[in-house]
Amino acid sequence: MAPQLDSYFKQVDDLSDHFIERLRKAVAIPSVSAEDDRRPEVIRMGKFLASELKALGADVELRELGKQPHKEHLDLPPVVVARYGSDKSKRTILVYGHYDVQPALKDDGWATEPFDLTVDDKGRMYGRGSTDDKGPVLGWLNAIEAHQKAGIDFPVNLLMCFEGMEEYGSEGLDDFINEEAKKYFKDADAVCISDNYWLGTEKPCLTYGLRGCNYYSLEISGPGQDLHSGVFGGTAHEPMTDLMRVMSTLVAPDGKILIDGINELVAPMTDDEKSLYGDIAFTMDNLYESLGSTSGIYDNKEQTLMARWRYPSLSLHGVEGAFSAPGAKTVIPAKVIGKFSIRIVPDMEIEDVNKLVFAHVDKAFAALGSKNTCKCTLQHAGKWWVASPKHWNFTAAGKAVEHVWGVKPDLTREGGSIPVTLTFEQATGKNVLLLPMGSSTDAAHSINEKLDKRNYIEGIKLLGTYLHYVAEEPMKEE
Ligand SMILES: C[C@H](N)C(=O)N[C@@H](Cc1c[nH]cn1)C(=O)O
Ligand SMILES: [Zn+2]
Ligand SMILES: [Zn+2]
Repeated sequence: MAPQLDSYFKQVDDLSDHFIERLRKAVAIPSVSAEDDRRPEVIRMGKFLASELKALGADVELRELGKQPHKEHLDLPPVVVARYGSDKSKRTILVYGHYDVQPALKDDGWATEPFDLTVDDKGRMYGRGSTDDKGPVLGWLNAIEAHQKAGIDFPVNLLMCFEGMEEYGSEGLDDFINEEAKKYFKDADAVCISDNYWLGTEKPCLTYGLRGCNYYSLEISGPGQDLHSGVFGGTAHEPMTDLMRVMSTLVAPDGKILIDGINELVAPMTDDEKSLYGDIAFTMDNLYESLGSTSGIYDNKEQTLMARWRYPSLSLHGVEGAFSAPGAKTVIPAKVIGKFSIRIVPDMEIEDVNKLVFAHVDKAFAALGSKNTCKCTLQHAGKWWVASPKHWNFTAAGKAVEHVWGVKPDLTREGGSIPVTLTFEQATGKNVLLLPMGSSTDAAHSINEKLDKRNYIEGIKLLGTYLHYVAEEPMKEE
């Protein structure tokens, strides 16, 4: 395998400018799934991926998912499914990624145009979606192309599933995966997802767990329209005042969730689990570097990792309808919608969390004695996932990391959520591996999101090398 991999690596290096151009084209398509008026761009991005895949000789289909629930005027973006190779003597790996991105505006504080990939002198490639998840998705296409140009046999059959709604709760995808598990995906021997991040900037990892996410809207309304605060201030119950009060009852400044019963749903810590945290290559400086400040809640790595991986967290995200522009508008907003989410962990069930959240919000609002109305709803939800890393899929990935990066990877869990991971595992009955490309400083979801050129290029080598080791692993520990 070594000589083959050497020529594959050389080809990846030779094609690196071309691969960066491919990423530039992808980043230039503002495929923001959460913004209704960007939906045509999300669909355009799906078509771009499909045409790149076709040009590489893959069999590609765009599968429609119908209308978006609760927004029937919007078509859901298509799922791009593709097959590359159908040799019965080879293993088949199913890879998943997403081609939609989080919203981004230059005015949010970006140093560069978010949809214009900008490479600085340190090789940092800034752009929305660079690390989450366009770089990793293109990584699979680039691996195919480098094999072709190096004249090396592709080691496995590759099934691909790329969706366009991940950042909005993967609307419609669960049903699609369940439906296709025994059809389009039937040959899959294992699943690989590249859509999370290293813990630091130097040490690669393989990931076997994710938190889930319950995302809520909290709507408070009263007046028939926005009001002049000089004319009506002090005479009417104000929705923003109520909303701030209710939202402040959800979580304490030290991160403690204040909703009765939530913390009791969490699985107790075992001694075995406790012993895992000390060996992970992660320092408080790694945290401060990725935070961009020293405002961490805990002063030690163990508690920090536990807080990220195995305990729930509640974050307040924003308020729709509130005045947020620069200046000093003296308005009383008539309707405001607070957004918050809870990252859920073993053994928290989505429905149990909902019941506690709704009861808490009702009680907190009732205590205000306001004449406004309050409505709390679940916007979307995804379950947590924890799997066993003792499987040939992880063994192959571990060998590939050692080959490409020269170190054994850490085995990590992830604080973020990729809800379809569990769906793939349950629907196909196959092992799922998370194999990240980007690092902790990539600022996914934030301003100035980036992917380091080194992580992109070595990441392409890693994805290809993983497939070679997959082809060599004996079938065991299913
Ligand atoms: C880890 C992955 N790259 C990611 O960013 N997932 C999102 C998915 C999401 C969106 N709403 C709820 N979950 C995340 O963890 O926020
Ligand atoms: Zn994301
Ligand atoms: Zn992602």
